[in-house]
Amino acid sequence: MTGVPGSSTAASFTTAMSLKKMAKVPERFVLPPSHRPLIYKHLHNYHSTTSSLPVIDLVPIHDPSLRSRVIEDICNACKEFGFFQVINHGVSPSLMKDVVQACLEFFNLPIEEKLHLVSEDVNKPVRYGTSLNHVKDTIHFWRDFLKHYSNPLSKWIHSWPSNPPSYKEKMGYYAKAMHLLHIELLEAIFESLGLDPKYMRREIEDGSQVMAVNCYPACPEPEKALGMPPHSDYGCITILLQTCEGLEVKLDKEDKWVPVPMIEGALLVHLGDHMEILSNGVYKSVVHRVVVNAEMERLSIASLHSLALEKYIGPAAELVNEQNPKAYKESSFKDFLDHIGKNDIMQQRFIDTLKIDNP
Ligand SMILES: O=C(O)CCC(=O)C(=O)O
Ligand SMILES: [Fe+2]
Repeated sequence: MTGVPGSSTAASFTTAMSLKKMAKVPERFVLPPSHRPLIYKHLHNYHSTTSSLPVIDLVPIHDPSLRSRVIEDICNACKEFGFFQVINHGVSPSLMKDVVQACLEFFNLPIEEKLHLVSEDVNKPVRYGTSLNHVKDTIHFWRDFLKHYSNPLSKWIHSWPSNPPSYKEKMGYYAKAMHLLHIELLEAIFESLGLDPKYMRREIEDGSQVMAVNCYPACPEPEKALGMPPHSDYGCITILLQTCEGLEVKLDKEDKWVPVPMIEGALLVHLGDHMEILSNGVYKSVVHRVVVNAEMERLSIASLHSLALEKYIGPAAELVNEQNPKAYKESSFKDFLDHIGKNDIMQQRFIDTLKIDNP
């Protein structure tokens, strides 16, 4: 193993800035041909492919006479895609702009300032990883990231980066806004499953929130590398902000990758493995990946919401019956962290280890 984070010196790390100047992708990022992304923009049907992804306006959800229509749209989006975008979600555009700015300032700091946060320990409450970081000695991905625990804020905010000086304040407001929005979205998703909207309310309020901030530098040969490999998120839902296109979702029915269009001000909602388990498979977690581009740096801020670390989640009793026997074993966020600590995420999704074979 070379370049193990923590044992490396500053000189052995590549910054986003120096990656930008490269004419070719270094060998360690080059994917085997079967794993390389198709750059859909070259295809004539690019627009028709992307426009089929659902966009949900959240304004009518607060109107009792219109709410059921939105719930139905959410139900269809969850069943068909495990993914949707939301607009008019109530999070202020200036807050979104400010948090993106603070994150960009963090990634643009000199590498020495970020190195003390580097770790491969997935249990660390704050972790920075660079593009030289590797997944189990296999393939490198074209991104830097910063991850930290965010709920409850009072417990974690002190451990977040102190540079740039505005980071804690801006990210603090944003993380709080995501926590509130996720409760509102879960209420709607539970309602769409026929469950009480307040289902597991206490556990959800006390749940775990991880912010994953991803920075993908412009890449000289985007067709040879990926920013993030195919995966599903482990929690109940993820709310994601993107600064430009790059995310692709996998449509199981057609076995193809669909680029998620950039809608100014929208937030993206992914169903995670815990929602697949809780719904007893009525909804599926969405498999997604990130492609990179040659023109510009991309930033995404993912707010990942699950139950607390040690709490177990299983199929809702209301959704298990003779026709729909229990299809998943109970599991916790901690089980997931143990799984990714020991396995190559490219090889097996955590959810696959939890399925029960019913005759
Ligand atoms: O950058 C993106 O659009 C996706 C990020 C993501 O999938 C994740 O952080 O789990
Ligand atoms: Fe993800």
